Amino acid sequence: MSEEKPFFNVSACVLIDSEGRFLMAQRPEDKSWSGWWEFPGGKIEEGESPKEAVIRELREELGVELDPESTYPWVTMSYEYPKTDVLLHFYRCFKWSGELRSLEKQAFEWFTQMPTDRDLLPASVEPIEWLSYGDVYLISNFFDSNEGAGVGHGAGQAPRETAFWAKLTAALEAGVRLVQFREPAAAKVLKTEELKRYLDEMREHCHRYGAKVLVNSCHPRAWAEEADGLHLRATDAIEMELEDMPESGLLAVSCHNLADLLYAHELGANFVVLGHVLETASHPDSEPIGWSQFEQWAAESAIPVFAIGGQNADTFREALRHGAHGIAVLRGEITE
Ligand SMILES: Nc1nc2c([nH]c(=O)n2[C@H]2C[C@H](O)[C@@H](COP(=O)(O)OP(=O)(O)OP(=O)(O)O)O2)c(=O)[nH]1
Repeated sequence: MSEEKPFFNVSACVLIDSEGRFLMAQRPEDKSWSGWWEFPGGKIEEGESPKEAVIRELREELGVELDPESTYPWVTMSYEYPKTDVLLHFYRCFKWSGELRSLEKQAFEWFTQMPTDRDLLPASVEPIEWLSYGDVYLISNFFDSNEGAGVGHGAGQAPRETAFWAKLTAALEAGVRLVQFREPAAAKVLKTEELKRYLDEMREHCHRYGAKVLVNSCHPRAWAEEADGLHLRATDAIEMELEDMPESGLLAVSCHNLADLLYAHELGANFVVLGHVLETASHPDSEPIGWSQFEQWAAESAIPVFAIGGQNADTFREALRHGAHGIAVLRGEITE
């Protein structure tokens, strides 16, 4: 007869400072997994919301008061340990008051990337990878991306001479770390080798900044394998079998509804793009889902969700408030 494992409902917080560093703490001696590093937080108490719990835990453990307005729901995921099951509600907080203090005699430290020299609680590893994605996913727009609209700007120009190149450079300088190559209109009229040159130059440019390039599934699959990952259109994801999935690299999926989102999880996606949330020039005839619907579906996701559709620097905070990891941007401007 199998014994039921204890279940813990837990809230944890990623404090992010003005330099973009994140805080981790070492579990104190009197707790399970003592000595292992985690995001500060703890068990949700009876009658408490996950957000109330995270605010209380950081007050108790580190002596800081999180600003509720700047404490955003991020990803909620379950994790099965050999002896316990946990449901982890992760938050990201960008503003708090008070000096960090070690109220449980725990060590804590700021990091900029995966701390490979520490023992990390297994369920903390993926969230650190998600942080490396950055919060803007830039989508290429060398040519007019409206399918059927022909190839307007960009045609006949070298990649570096295009308006998109300048936008890409500004985004990379501003810290964007994920870029998608997606040129459906050009794919129909340009010679394959000609279009590939745009991808190759873009990839080289992105790599200089440590940014990754995913290739949309409207392009040859070999391109994605050469790059850093594959971005599946929703229609391509539906037709995809598990055995056809790439063995390495990042996998992202465009989702328009909850079924798409859940299937993306089945396929093992690293993140999804959900929308379109607001009116957008690329889908003038279809109804946007709006923030409330976005939030409901995003809350079902155990991986990061980027909001897409009418997104720009002005909608960024709104997106975070509704549970987005960040925004996906095609025409919008990114200034920071
Ligand atoms: N705080 C936190 N807990 C995590 C993370 N990842 C992860 O698997 N957990 C697990 C470890 C524990 O089983 C559980 C958190 O419980 P806890 O023991 O820290 O809870 P608590 O602070 O309320 O402490 P107590 O009830 O034992 O006094 O969640 C994480 O990043 N942060």
